[in-house]
Amino acid sequence: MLALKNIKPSALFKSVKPVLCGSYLKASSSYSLCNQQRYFTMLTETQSKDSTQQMFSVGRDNGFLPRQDPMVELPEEFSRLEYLLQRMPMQLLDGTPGLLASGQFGDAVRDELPLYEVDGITDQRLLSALFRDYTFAASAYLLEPCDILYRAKSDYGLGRKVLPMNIAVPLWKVSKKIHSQPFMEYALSYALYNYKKINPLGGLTYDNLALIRSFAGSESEKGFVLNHVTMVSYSPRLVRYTVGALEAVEKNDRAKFDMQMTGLNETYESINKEMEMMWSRSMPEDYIKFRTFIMGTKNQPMFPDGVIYEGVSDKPIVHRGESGANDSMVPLGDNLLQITELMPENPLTTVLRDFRSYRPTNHREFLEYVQDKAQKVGLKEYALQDSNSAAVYLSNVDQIRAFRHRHWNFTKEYIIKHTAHPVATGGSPIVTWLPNQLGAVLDLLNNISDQIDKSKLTESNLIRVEEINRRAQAQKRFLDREVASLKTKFKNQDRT
Ligand code: HEM
Repeated sequence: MLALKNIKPSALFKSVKPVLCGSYLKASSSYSLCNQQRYFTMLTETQSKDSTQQMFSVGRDNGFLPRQDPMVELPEEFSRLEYLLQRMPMQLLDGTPGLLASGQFGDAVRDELPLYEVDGITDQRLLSALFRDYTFAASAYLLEPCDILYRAKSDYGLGRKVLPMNIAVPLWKVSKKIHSQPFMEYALSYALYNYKKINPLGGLTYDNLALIRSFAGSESEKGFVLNHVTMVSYSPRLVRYTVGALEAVEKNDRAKFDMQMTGLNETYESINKEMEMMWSRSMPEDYIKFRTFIMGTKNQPMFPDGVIYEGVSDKPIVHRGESGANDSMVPLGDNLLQITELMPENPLTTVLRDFRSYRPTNHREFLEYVQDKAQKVGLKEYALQDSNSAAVYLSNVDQIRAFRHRHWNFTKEYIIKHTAHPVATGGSPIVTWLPNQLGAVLDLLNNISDQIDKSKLTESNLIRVEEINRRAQAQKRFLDREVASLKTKFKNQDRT
């Protein structure tokens, strides 16, 4: 069972009565959430011994994290792959340079890595570890020349065009088995399946975590990756409050609705506080040194013709790179609070939807379930019918703003200050895409604040609403000016 921070014993789920369609069905280790046509089965236990089911299944105890802690080392039969990956990072654990430092990883792949057979594997924990490890090998192999050139000339040049069959074939097969795209991904590879607990009985706190795989092997890469994990360690609470809020609207239970939304707000506050730790755990000037390896092959100048997966197909393919955009916590808030449907219809929003397909299938299904259900029960409308519920709803939207605002600051400090490359790792245009969503959230805050009848607010809610409104207006003015100025420096910012 995962150790969770500050979780109050939840009466929420226990109080849910099993009702047929329209609400929740209770099974022994899972709940089936039902929305007329759409069902979602959520875990009530992490089933920490069962390796027959997929590792990423949304649950009330594990949230968006895997059900079981990731497998750290591959079994003996894959020892050559394990050995290769242990020698891969620029800097090894003992401080000596690894294969990527001297640009020898590609040769080592060709000389040392057998074409492993994976057809008979059904153990999901092993499949997830193999997926993580083959995607690390694939990205290191494809992007190694870009890294070498970037270190010398601050130019990425071109990546390798062909992924050799000793990586491509098993990667392809494993990805089919776990229903993912055959490329490095946020949850399944780089971030959420890449942590190990130093003390296995301890919690998911930063001091108790280490990385399994890395490209740079630096403290900053560790801090970057593990800060995502510590933030996602709060996701069980997000999942619980989300389900509770939807149920409260459906039952027209306003007291419960306000309670769930308050819990949700506090949880997003904790997540945002944890996010702030990034500044001290990962140095802005170091990000560019490992970022090369998490770039994708879609909408990236390094792969103008895509990549051929040798032994799989002669047709080149492209994939978006690893990105926090594939994390599920903010999309959850977007869908629950019905922000997603208010995003402007433009090519940038199309990219947002595309990002939402790069995640574990079960996460995607849960997000889609929440989006449908929130629309069906009219969560936003329900919140706005009561001024004080509206204030709590507004506070939650403001937490999504706080995330996106801090995140935009990260992007300026960790990326834009250090490189003129116009595209982010996921393939989105660097100075327009994030502001597209931040701008939409700021507009929504201003719009909702105007609709709230202030005379009916409690004193503290009045202060809260006015503060949120003032800040949103100021940030929107500033953001518009900032993006207009940045667009003069970065070209092709409408290309997606
Ligand atoms: C140094 C820290 C970070 C930097 C430089 C950074 C950079 C970026 C960039 C450039 C994008 C644009 C998408 C793309 O990759 O093409 C993005 C998207 C995103 N990242 Fe990060 N990121 C950082 C930390 C985080 C953290 C800690 C999270 C937490 C889960 C996160 C979650 C997200 C989300 C949710 C999006 C989509 C944004 C939206 O929907 O508006 N990022 N990130």
